[in-house]
Amino acid sequence: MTTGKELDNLRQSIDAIDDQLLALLNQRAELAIQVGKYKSGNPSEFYVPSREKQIYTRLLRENPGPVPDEAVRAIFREVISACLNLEQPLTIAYLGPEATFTHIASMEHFGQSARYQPSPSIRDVFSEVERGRVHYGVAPIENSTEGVVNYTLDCLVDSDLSICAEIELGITHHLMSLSGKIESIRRVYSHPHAIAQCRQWLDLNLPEVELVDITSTARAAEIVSHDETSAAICSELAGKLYSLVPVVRKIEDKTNNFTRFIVVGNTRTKKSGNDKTSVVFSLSHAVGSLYHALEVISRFDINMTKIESRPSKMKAWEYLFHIDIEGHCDDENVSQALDLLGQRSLFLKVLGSYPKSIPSRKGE
Ligand SMILES: C=C(O[C@@H]1C=C(C(=O)O)C=C[C@H]1O)C(=O)O
Repeated sequence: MTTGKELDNLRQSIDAIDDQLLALLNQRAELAIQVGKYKSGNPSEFYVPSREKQIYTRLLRENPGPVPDEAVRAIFREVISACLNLEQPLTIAYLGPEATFTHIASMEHFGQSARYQPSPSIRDVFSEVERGRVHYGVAPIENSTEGVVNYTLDCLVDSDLSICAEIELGITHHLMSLSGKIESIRRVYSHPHAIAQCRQWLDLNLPEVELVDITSTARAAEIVSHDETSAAICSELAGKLYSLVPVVRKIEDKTNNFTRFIVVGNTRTKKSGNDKTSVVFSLSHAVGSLYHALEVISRFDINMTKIESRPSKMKAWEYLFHIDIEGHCDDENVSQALDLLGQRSLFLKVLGSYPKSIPSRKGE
């Protein structure tokens, strides 16, 4: 048993360490301000995802514990966010409204010191950045259960913005309502992707209930906050914002449910040493054209992590192929592969090279 005196001593030691931490944090902030002075003054140069990725990778590799990796990451997210804010306060548009998973992902990536602005649609997220009203935009691109978010792929093709970073968030859905009672539920509101991710649970537990598609999980929570007979499938954050309580927690069919989000901006991200590149291309309707295109990827010993096709929208039955490959477009093999792929394609556009995400479970 620790005596009162020993307890006092332990707390005094903690106070002394906190003083050191505070002094070190301020020293770090001073250095970040100095680094900021070396940047050209263009606001879009202040946030450097490649450098941030290197910092996290090193700290997580060196972490001796007992502080868990997830906590180290959360603490340094806020340290970096505060330092970056002293160089240049960042403004971020995200697919809103407030408390969507995109909002959670944005805060997880940019921390509490950035300023956030909800946008009503993915197109608006892009146009806010294009018009220079915000520095960066965040939009969902792919869910591990439901597949790609087509609209984001289409916006990337049309826009001059680049993918600067990706964010990967563990997603958990809760059934939430005003009363928390399952027997009073007549309707369930949510985003179609969220409903699809909970389909088996809904079929089994609420087979008679009407399912209503809504533009976002957060908007579903808002609607339900005015209706005693309905429930929303949403995040805990969205439910709390609208005073809902959980009816049943964690109702998604697959426990390993992740969503990837992209950060779009006017800058190209430098190499971090552990990167991915997203590319879109189109091909002629000739025998073996896709085969010959993809042969290039394997010839340069590159791992492809995703392939997706989308209608070109220019002509019926013509397609755009979206691929993600490992490596940065400044890597020798990736750059040569993209040159050759370009020669074999009708059209090719590099959507961005960016550090591979470190998955987070903050959306759970
Ligand atoms: C300090 C810098 O600027 C920003 C802040 C960082 C930090 O606080 O460590 C890291 C990268 C940048 O987003 C830098 O570029 O090194």
